[in-house]
Amino acid sequence: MEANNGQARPGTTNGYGSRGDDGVCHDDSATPVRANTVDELHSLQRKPTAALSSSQLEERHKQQLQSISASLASTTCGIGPKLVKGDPARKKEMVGKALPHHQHHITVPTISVSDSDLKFTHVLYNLSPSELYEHAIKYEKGSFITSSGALATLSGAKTGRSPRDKRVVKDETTADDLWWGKGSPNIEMDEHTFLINRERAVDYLNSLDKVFVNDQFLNWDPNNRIKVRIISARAYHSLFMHNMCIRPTYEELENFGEPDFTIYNAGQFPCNRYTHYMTSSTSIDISLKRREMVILGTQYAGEMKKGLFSVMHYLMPKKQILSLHSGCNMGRAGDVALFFGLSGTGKTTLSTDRNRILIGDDEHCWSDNGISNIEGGCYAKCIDLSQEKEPDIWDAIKFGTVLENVVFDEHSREVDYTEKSVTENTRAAYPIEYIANAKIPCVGPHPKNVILLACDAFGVLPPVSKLSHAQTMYHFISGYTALVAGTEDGIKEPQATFSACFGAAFIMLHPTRYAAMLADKMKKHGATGWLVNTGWIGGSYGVGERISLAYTRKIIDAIHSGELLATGYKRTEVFGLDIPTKVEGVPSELFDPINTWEDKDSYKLTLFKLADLFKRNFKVFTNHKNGGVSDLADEIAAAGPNF
Ligand SMILES: Nc1ncnc2c1ncn2[C@@H]1O[C@H](COP(=O)(O)OP(=O)(O)O)[C@@H](O)[C@H]1O
Ligand SMILES: C=C(OP(=O)(O)O)C(=O)O
Ligand SMILES: [Ca+2]
Ligand SMILES: [Mn+2]
Repeated sequence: MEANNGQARPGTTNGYGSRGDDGVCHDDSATPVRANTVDELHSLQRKPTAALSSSQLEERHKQQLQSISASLASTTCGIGPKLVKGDPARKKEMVGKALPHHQHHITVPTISVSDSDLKFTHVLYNLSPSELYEHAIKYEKGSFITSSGALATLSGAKTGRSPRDKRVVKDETTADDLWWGKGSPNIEMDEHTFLINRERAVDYLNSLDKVFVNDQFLNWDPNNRIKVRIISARAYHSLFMHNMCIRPTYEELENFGEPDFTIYNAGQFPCNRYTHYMTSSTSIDISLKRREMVILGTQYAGEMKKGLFSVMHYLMPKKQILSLHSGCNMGRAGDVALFFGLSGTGKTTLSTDRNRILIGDDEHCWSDNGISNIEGGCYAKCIDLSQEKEPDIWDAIKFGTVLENVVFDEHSREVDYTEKSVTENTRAAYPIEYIANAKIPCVGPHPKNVILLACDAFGVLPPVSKLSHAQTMYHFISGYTALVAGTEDGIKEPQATFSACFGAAFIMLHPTRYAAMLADKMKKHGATGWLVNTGWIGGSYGVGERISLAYTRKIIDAIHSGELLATGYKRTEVFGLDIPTKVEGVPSELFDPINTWEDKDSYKLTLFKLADLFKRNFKVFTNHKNGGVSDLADEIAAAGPNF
């Protein structure tokens, strides 16, 4: 209200607050927030999530804590640590302040000694991405929020898998069942040594004042779902597995019960080099009998993902379900394609396709019901990632996504995906629903096309070949590819390698066991096999160049559409591969590698060199009879290179 000549009269307001005789504004007109202190205001901000009444909730929490305590129990004394739920930092905030009436007074257990018998460990149970962001930003140096909202993290000294430090317990349950010896990824350990490392990991985790616990699932096929529990010491690990495993609903969590498999991730803590079987201060140990995995001396989150994959490679075949290191997508007409390949060959890139529905990017099961994704998320390489080349993966890098070892602008926090100064194996881990055309639940009918991806560093394999049934088995068992830089410790440039089933690092049984199941399923469901080279053309690595992704996508489109089944073929020398004469949008001269090599003699030499490598590698399989492929063995061996 206007006072005379615009001046507010004492004690009145002119819309800008009242002015006293001293002319100073004494604005107390707005109603104050309903809190008497700042602390009280803060306590109003977050309300309990309880969908249940407090007594039900308390009962459920108690059961969960008992189960988690049992998981963290040393095998020597059988009882587990004293646990309390919630963030220790928050407990300190709550103590001694006037609590709002609706909150019980929480007695904060004093964490006075590191002795795990006397102290409490705080359990941060299935936290949300927001809560995990806050823990990472607050406590984990090297954690930042990027301009697109993703959480950038560092995995420490290890930025790739450490296959040489992986151990599997050889005991009465695994001695005869698993693939051991030459070529096998399974390096043995005895149970006692497993327990020594388990004790070390459990002692480390129990010495902390908080641990993260994720109770989640693997395998979207409801009839063959596995319950997993991941106990870790880093918010980054908890968020990574939140994204990569299947996220339970509130009700599923309520009835979760006991896990089928448990991971103890004490990655920041080294193993004891004096311990038997150790090859470094890193050890990733799996006991199938105890259904436990221990991680010491590496913080690379991919170890958890791949460790669980190995477990599925053991559990699923026991149920006549074929576990596969493959991407998978489905056309609008319901045609399912599998993309097998070792790390960096293109499973994630090629299964993520704007014109198709994504079922999964890396790990699947093929059962009598069809295909199901094992995981709840995708783990994409993001070196040289661009919005133009891979728009869907680009768009998936947003709030909730974990970015491993990327480099970003210190001010704008914009990520430079070309940067390799930390590692070339930079990664993005995101929930599968971050991909617009993801199929939820991640299940589909039986595959129509089985595409084997080889990143050929020699540059002599055709960009695409249609395979006979026997050739499909031959190349599946051979698993030829080039390990690209960074994926595994010590790989600095593409290295020609043979990785059985396109994922030998993870399989538990002899490759011919998986090949026998694949042969059977492909025959039963009329699937066609293809070999696609996503590697070099026009010369080997260093001379030629990697085939453009655009051309590979055109080739894959032609496989999906059936165009490639209808086109003409010619057979190549040595490998005897059927190569198409044309594909829409791809220069025809590319299909026969000899056309793209300047020096034809050098091409022939290199072709024979690779063929010889194939022959030498396959020898280890021809004299292997169990696994049910013995009748196929001769036919398969004959499907390799002839020279
Ligand atoms: N012709 C190509 N086909 C597939 N991927 C390619 C091609 N050329 C380059 N790439 C790159 O190779 C990498 C493949 O990584 P990714 O799909 O994550 O492999 P995987 O899932 O098999 O580990 C991506 O960075 C992709 O951009
Ligand atoms: C993380 C991995 O998966 P990929 O590289 O196949 O995506 C890996 O193989 O280590
Ligand atoms: Ca991948
Ligand atoms: Mn993989």
